Amino acid sequence: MNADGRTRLNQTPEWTALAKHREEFADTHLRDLFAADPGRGSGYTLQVGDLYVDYSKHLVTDETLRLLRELAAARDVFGLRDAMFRGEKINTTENRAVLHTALRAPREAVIEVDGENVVPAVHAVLDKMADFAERVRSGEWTGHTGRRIRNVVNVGIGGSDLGPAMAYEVLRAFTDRDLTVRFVSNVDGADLHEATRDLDPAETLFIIASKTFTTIETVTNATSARKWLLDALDGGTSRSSEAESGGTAAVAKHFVALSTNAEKVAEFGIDTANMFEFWDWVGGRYSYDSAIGLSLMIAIGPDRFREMLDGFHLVDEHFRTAPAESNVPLLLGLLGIWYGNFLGAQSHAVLPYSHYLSRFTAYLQQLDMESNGKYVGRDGREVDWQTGPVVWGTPGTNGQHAYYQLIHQGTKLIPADFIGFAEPVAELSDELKAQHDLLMANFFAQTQALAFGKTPDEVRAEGVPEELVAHKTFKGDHPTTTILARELTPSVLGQLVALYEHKVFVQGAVWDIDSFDQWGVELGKVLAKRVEPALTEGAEVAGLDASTTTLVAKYRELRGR
Ligand SMILES: O=P(O)(O)OC[C@H]1O[C@](O)(CO)[C@@H](O)[C@@H]1O
Repeated sequence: MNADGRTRLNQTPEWTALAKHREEFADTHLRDLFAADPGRGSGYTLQVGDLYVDYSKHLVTDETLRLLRELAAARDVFGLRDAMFRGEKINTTENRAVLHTALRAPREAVIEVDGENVVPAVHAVLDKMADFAERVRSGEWTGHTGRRIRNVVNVGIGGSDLGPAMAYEVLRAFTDRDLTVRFVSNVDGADLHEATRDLDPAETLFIIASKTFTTIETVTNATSARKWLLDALDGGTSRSSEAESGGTAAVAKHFVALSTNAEKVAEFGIDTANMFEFWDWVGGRYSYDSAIGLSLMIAIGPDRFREMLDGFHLVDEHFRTAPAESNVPLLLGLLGIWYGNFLGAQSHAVLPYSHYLSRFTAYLQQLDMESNGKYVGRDGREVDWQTGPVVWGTPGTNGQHAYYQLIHQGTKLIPADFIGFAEPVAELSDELKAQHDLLMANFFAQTQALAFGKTPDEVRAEGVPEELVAHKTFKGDHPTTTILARELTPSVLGQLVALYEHKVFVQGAVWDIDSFDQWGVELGKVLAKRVEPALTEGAEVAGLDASTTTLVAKYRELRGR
């Protein structure tokens, strides 16, 4: 029994039924499943918005799916979903509502937190962002010296970086190509250096993105960016000092903030009139469709940003209303539970066949792993079942020439999502568009090879010498989901991200963990602050272990300190 009186997940009859089903299922190959059901290729598919989702190449039968849905029902996944959409405080360890869905709700929607409708505030910020974005795009907003803004540098980390950075890459073909947009996240000074070395400060706008405005990496980079700017624009006068820089005209024209913390923003010296607000009910990793998306909105324009929000909303509504049998986020979440909890998979690969999605998996890593990488349940007790997988992957064809060997012939079960598009991006030349069929031929061929492999007899029939037959045999039976859309648009991006957000939600709900806190990242932050004086001043730091003490001494020696 959980401390909250609920039956432990792995003691429920639904869990036991799945474990038993798994035993019966042990020797079934994907080849058998397709042989037994000629309609599987079209039958095991769902459509949500523009996304065609093929789950036929999964190690599941109708019975498996029924049992998984029963598990979800027993854990009241839809009950928690409804509580989330209603604005209840389902992030219990932080006592917060979880309302990223309100960020893309239509103007007329009513969603209350503590009795207050939050939708008008969401749209007020979107309107303010749109106004600002248009002024930057049109050249009406100028820098301190009157020059047009040509460079936008977003300074943030984690959820305040990965979302806009990913989406900017995804939607590059929709961006204003005359604007340079860059993202700085790493506290390694090299990041800011490389992002700014060829930029003219007079034409550069810094967007300081931090929910808390206390994140050390972001505040450090923002402080250095301010110095870089003021040194150039003010000729390095004393106005660039911490005390006097607040409120300078140059900062006002070159720095804006995206945050929930007006006090800290003002303390940094940014006029709060140039702050774009969001709220504590938006988790960092769920925030790029909030003010955190300002850099993206400047790049693609407010209309396309709104198209993206509509895409999110479409999938929100699907998740909220579709029955369990056709609910795509529920299905994807449950498939992950089948592999992670019953078939021993430790990781999940996301393999986009689109160059533009090159940062998509990095974004999903935070979304999934910061949400569900937890061993403590909602009731405060340690769970004794597997939770979130390691999420990894890069664009598909590159991966084929790197790590696909292990997926095909290694010893690990790695379920994978293949994401592809029927149309190449419109602005490509005809010659480059012609390459698209080859890209997609790889896309389809890989999931086929992973599922069905190649038997020893098929290898022999090709005349392969006997001593190489085993090496050239592919067992197959590797599960994949195929997600196919006609083209990559802002709306489709919103649909994809919402799909994964809700998939992660489903899994956290079944595993009985709070997917919306992130206590696990706190320890490292605290320790870094403690260790720093040891590096800089050689200060004695209490509580350092023997290994770290030696490493710090070595570091100081190498730096000649
Ligand atoms: O936006 P902030 O407050 O600077 O936080 C950045 C990131 O830091 C974390 O708290 C931890 O990495 C993330 O959850 C968050 O996205």
